[in-house]
Amino acid sequence: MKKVAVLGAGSWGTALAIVLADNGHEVRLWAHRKEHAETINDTHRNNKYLDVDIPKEITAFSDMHQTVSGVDAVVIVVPTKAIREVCSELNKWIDPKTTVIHATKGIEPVSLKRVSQMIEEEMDIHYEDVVVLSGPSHAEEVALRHPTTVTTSSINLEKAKHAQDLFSSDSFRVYTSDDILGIELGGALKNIIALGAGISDGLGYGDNAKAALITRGLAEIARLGTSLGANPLSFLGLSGVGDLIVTCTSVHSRNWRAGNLLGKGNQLDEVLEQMGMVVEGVRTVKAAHQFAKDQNVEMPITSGIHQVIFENKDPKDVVEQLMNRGKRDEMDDLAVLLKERYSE
Ligand SMILES: NC(=O)C1=CN([C@@H]2O[C@H](COP(=O)(O)OP(=O)(O)OC[C@H]3O[C@@H](n4cnc5c(N)ncnc54)[C@H](O)[C@@H]3O)[C@@H](O)[C@H]2O)C=CC1
Ligand SMILES: O=C(CO)COP(=O)(O)O
Repeated sequence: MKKVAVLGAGSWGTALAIVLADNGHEVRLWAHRKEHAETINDTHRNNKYLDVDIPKEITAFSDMHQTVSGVDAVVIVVPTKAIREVCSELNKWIDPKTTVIHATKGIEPVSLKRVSQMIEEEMDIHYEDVVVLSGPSHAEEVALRHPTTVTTSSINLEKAKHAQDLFSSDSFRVYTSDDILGIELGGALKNIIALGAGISDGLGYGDNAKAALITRGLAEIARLGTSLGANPLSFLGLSGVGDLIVTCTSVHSRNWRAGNLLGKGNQLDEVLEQMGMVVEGVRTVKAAHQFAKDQNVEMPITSGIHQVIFENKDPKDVVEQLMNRGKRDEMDDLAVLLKERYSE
């Protein structure tokens, strides 16, 4: 039994805290508002974020020092835009030996940093030692103990294995990987495609369109990812195609739901207000659009979603534009990247 701190009492932080508590660990769940922590301790519920009873083994805190003192591992699960603020506070109190895991899916606009890079910048920790946990895993199903698979990834595989040991259970199967670049990019970029899948469904298009978005979305994610040095095989794994499938097809997905409302003609501001939970794809599409330009990589779906969200383009016109792009061979993407890598 270990002591583990989970920073972020939203839906994913709460679900991960439940997995850890079920495994017998002592879990401290940090909420950034004192009243939120008090409500969780008083009611053992977190109704705004997740409709589930919270085990008594989970105690909520709002004081960072108390939360992390003496813990073996810290799991950071706040939205990307809060990562720097939370990590700079965490850095004041954390013991350097503590394993640092994050489960946040995003890329910072402008700096184009991934979450592990932001953690390194805000804390006294080497990038090689940061672990990401990612994969097809909606909080709503994890909290019900439905079978779920994820990957923990770090350049330091011992750290990834430590995270694997903490989280693995009968209903939560954890694989490891040393390609943190590919695992983080897959988890962050699929949110953009999920927005697109929601927009498509909101416009009234069917399964053919959604399958096209998933498949061609995977191609452009892999194109950008490999241009940055990721292993192309990571995009065929849980944090690639796995997370694309779940986020593009599940009613639980915040990104799909936001896209769906946009496709039905709602304005971005009202959609985000209505959601009340983080929709990471909105900020990530900004970052990916910039990344594609900088890397000189074609990302037509990402560009189309950027046009709908930030350039006020009609989604139907964007679909027409995507359908009428220049003719090309299908196999000039992931298959070629894999062939190049494994042909020798
Ligand atoms: N919800 C899910 O099923 C999954 C979510 N994720 C990822 O986990 C991350 C967190 O997402 P959710 O838990 O869904 O979000 P959420 O919207 O349910 O909760 C976000 C939490 O962060 C807190 N927060 C907001 N701003 C903050 C700040 N400045 N400082 C500290 N805390 C702050 C909120 O109070 C709330 O407790 C995201 O990157 C998301 O993509 C990953 C896998 C599954
Ligand atoms: O990453 C997720 C599932 O793996 C959660 O996606 P949403 O934020 O779209 O709900």
